[in-house]
Amino acid sequence: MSENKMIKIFDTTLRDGEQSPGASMNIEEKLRIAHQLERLNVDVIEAGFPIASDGDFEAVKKIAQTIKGPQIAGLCRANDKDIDRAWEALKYAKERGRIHTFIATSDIHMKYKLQMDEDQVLATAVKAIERAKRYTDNIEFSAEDAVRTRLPFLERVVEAVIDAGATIVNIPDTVGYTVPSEFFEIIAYLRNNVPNIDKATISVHCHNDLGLAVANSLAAVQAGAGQVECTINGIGERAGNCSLEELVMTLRTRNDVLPYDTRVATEHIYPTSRMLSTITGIMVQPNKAVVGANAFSHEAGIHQHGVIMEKSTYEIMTPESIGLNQNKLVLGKHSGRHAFKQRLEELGYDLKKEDLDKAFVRFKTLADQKKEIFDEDLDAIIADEIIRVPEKYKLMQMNVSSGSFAAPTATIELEINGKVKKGAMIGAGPVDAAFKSIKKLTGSKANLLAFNVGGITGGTDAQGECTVRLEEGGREVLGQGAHPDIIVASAKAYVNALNKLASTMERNRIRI
Ligand SMILES: CC(=O)SCCNC(=O)CCNC(=O)[C@H](O)C(C)(C)COP(=O)(O)OP(=O)(O)OC[C@H]1O[C@@H](n2cnc3c(N)ncnc32)[C@H](O)[C@@H]1OP(=O)(O)O
Ligand SMILES: CC(C)C(=O)C(=O)O
Ligand SMILES: [Mg+2]
Repeated sequence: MSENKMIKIFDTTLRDGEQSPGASMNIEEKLRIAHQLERLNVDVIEAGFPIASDGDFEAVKKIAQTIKGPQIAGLCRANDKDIDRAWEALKYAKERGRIHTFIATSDIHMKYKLQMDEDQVLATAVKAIERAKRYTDNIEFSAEDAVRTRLPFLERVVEAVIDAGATIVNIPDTVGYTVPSEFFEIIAYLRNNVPNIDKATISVHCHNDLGLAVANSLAAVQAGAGQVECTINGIGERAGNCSLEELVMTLRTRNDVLPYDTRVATEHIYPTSRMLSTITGIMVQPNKAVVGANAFSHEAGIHQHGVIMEKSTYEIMTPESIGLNQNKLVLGKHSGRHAFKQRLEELGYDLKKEDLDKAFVRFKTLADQKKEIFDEDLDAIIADEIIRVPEKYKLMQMNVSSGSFAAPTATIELEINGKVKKGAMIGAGPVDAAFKSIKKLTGSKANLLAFNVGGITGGTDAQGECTVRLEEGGREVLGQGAHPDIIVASAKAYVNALNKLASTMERNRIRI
């Protein structure tokens, strides 16, 4: 029997994923995701871009200090200042700390963005590796926009950076432009033509602009790539990155034709996906492969009949294999602390005692209002009670009157920096009145870009989950709020977004 090849999973949710509009996370949020990625057993966690801000530096440092299993990578441009700063944060992970440096190699990027020629880019790349070598042998180099790079030049760069000491060479499809057959050829070409290629692992990093990131990554694996860079839920710059759950579950489900393994503990996939959505407010579409709400639902009679007779008629993988536990304890108002704590732990939330107490009180309040508490309700409780940005503004109380007769009016009481303020406004509808009232009380100049309402679970007693996207001074944030009353959920989401804006402004106040 032939041995399957082991493919390394490099998770960049906390770096490229965080480059998704509105996905910025604070240190605590990044650390929470990092712990979950550790449970998921990825090989490498790219924790951030340390030169980008003091906040990102501290997040990478904290993750390097805390996370024990996976390697910890930090991204840096090909210059001394970025590399030194990256190592300053990564050094706490010792030999597990990976310096990931990059420079663009395509004609279009070199000409318009870097304003450098090929020789200058090659020399800069080699110099960067030499700088990184002062600190570690664990060095990854990325040729940004590799797919649109002239192959002979890409070949020269790859050979030169390996000679200089890079042990992982990443071939990104930065703009999601390639197709599987072409990408296969690029990776195969490098394997067959770069003389020292055996001294490094080939990595790939595919974007999803044409919806091909997973297919391209799989083609690269078949051509000999040993590491795939991906993100949870496929989040990332523009249309996102290769989705971790899709890639890993394809390799697992189709091992008959794809003889490759990963070390990912797939039963943590669903809780990780939910946790990321809860923290960033970026929900996955219902029909999303593997983790979408409908991925294991069967609506049509013929399908339902098939599944009743034998699940594998319409299910190519089991819900349990991704951690969708269907035999879980039912949580409701008669449930106790043990069952509550156990389910939270299964969902990846390892709470301190005081946080568990706070969440439990909120759980009981909700359980009085609705019959059954689902995992999604628990995520919302944790998001609301525990994973909160520092609260400059706090929603204390609100009252709304609306209907088809009287003008919708919202009276809001907020605590702002410890002082209570109260005000009322009329609006086109109750949500509009509530937002106007909050805006007036806080004096915010933020523009409302988007507002969405959804039910977290089914039924009229379900919690409403609202998201509010705000913009101010070029910064965009996404606020979330959950409550059985959707107007209250909307106001909470608006206040949460204002708190995120305030904390982002604070984080970016001192730029390097
Ligand atoms: C494909 C990718 O995903 S790459 C990663 C993208 N991620 C990010 O950019 C997020 C973090 N970035 C940041 O916080 C900021 O862009 C910083 C701190 C890195 C730099 O900020 P600024 O100094 O204000 O520069 P700005 O972002 O406007 O421009 C980028 C500069 O880096 C240069 N540059 C771009 N890539 C590289 C590189 N790989 N190596 C060296 N220099 C580079 C550009 O030519 C430009 O140089 P210039 O200032 O001399 O014109
Ligand atoms: C920095 C590199 C790896 C990147 O994110 C890209 O090219 O898309
Ligand atoms: Mg990228």
